[in-house]
Amino acid sequence: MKISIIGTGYVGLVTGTCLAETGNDVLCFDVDERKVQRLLSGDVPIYEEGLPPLIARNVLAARLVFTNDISHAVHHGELIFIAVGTPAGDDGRADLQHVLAAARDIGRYMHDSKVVVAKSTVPVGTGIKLRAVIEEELATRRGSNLAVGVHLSIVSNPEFLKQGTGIADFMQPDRIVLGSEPGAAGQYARDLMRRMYAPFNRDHDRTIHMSLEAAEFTKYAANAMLATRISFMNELANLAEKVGVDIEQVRCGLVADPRIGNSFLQAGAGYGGSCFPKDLQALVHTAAAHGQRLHLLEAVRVVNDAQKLRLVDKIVGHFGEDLHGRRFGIWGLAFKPGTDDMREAPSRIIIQALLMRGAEVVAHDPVAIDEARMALAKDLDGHPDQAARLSFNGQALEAADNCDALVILTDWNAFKNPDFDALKARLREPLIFDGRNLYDPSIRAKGIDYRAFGR
Ligand SMILES: NC(=O)c1ccc[n+]([C@@H]2O[C@H](COP(=O)([O-])OP(=O)(O)OC[C@H]3O[C@@H](n4cnc5c(N)ncnc54)[C@H](O)[C@@H]3O)[C@@H](O)[C@H]2O)c1
Ligand SMILES: O=c1ccn([C@@H]2O[C@H](COP(=O)(O)OP(=O)(O)O[C@H]3O[C@H](CO)[C@@H](O)[C@H](O)[C@H]3O)[C@@H](O)[C@H]2O)c(=O)[nH]1
Repeated sequence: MKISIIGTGYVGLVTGTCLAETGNDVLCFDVDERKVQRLLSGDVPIYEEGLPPLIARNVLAARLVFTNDISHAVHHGELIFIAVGTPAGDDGRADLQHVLAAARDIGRYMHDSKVVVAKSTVPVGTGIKLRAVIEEELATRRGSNLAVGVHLSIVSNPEFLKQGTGIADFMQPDRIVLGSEPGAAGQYARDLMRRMYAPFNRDHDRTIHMSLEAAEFTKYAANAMLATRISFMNELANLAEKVGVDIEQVRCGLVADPRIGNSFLQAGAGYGGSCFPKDLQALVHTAAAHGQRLHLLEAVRVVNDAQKLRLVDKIVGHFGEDLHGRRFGIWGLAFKPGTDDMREAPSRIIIQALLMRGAEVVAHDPVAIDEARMALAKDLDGHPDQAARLSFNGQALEAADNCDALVILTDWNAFKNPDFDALKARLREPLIFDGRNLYDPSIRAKGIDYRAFGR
């Protein structure tokens, strides 16, 4: 099938590549010309595990093509996916400017029938807005007869992939949520989407059909539920610590109940990333616009904001408020393993809090150092004294050299089984603050002062 993707970020690039991999003829467009140039020259602008070879294979097979020509992209696809960003606006609402700009471009250049699929996470009612914007553009061209016989269908097909495991999540989806319009437009779109998703549904059909609005809502509901589980567990971990209970033992006891399940109950330094924080805010904003408060989700956010600083509280509890002359090694900068994404990464808040108190910080991450350097340069703009006390080291053990403590902020596999003797030899004090609960507390028997969450 001929498919166009508008937006080649994490979602657009993974979606386009995986759809090319399943035999479609995919054309990807982005407004960021430098990004398109990098893709055309064989470079992959984001770090997503397994993505570069998959892109290379499909580019070689001419099933995956990149363009900075929007009219070409709109002409190409019978299905056009919108996968552009929907960041939080100043008041927390989802900023739809990129999604609506993409819709306007589609209306401006389409001259045959199209199914337009919203992959971006968008609030209830956006599908209707997309239709209105595209029709408005089409109407302005009616005079020139360009739009005669053109049919339009809008679909909401939210994406549930997680960064770091994006390819596997896309290729083996738990479910495919498909919101469509009533009537013939909806039927046409459902048939096309069924054909496109056939390779993903071979053993059983994972598609869940619903209204456009229900699909839009389902995406926010899923992220809100997952974020709630994390904040729930973080609050319990804080209590467990006070009453002398190991939260990991409690977690094992909890997850054995199939009604609870075993995912997204890992306590730590809080959730980050480009989705949970902004999507919770957007849902709270939608509720407010309808005169309702989402007390539970507001609390989820409050707990998470506080959780990012809990590790700093622990460090200050040990060394005191003034950290001048103290040096900390950081393992892990990305908001989660498997990605170089620094959006809303807890490491940014924690590093700034340490620098603000006078500490020196040596930061390490297996892949995110370049992104972290840029993100923290922005965060520390106007604080050259603090920026001067931050450095990066590509070697994990070297980052711990001569440090008063090691601070772990991302659960990369490479950090899970270190040589504790070598680490002890490098550190000024054998002290680890673990923001991801990576180790068994029995490492204390090796003479390591191990501080984790709820253990
Ligand atoms: N990152 C994830 O894990 C994830 C997962 C599921 C859903 N989502 C949702 O998918 C959407 C995209 O997220 P992302 O992380 O891929 O964003 P991203 O910021 O990585 O990429 C967005 C891309 O869209 C491009 N863009 C912006 N306006 C454009 C326009 N008018 N035309 C063409 N390109 C344009 C940008 O240049 C950028 O390359 C968001 O709504 C997000 O909430 C993200
Ligand atoms: O038990 C857990 C699980 C995750 N996290 C943290 O939560 C954040 C988000 O992690 P994850 O959900 O794995 O990554 P994302 O790529 O942000 O994926 C989420 O957001 C995407 C964008 O909407 C959705 O598509 C995914 O389904 C949803 O999991 C990270 O900071 C993790 O460290 C925890 O603290 N504890």
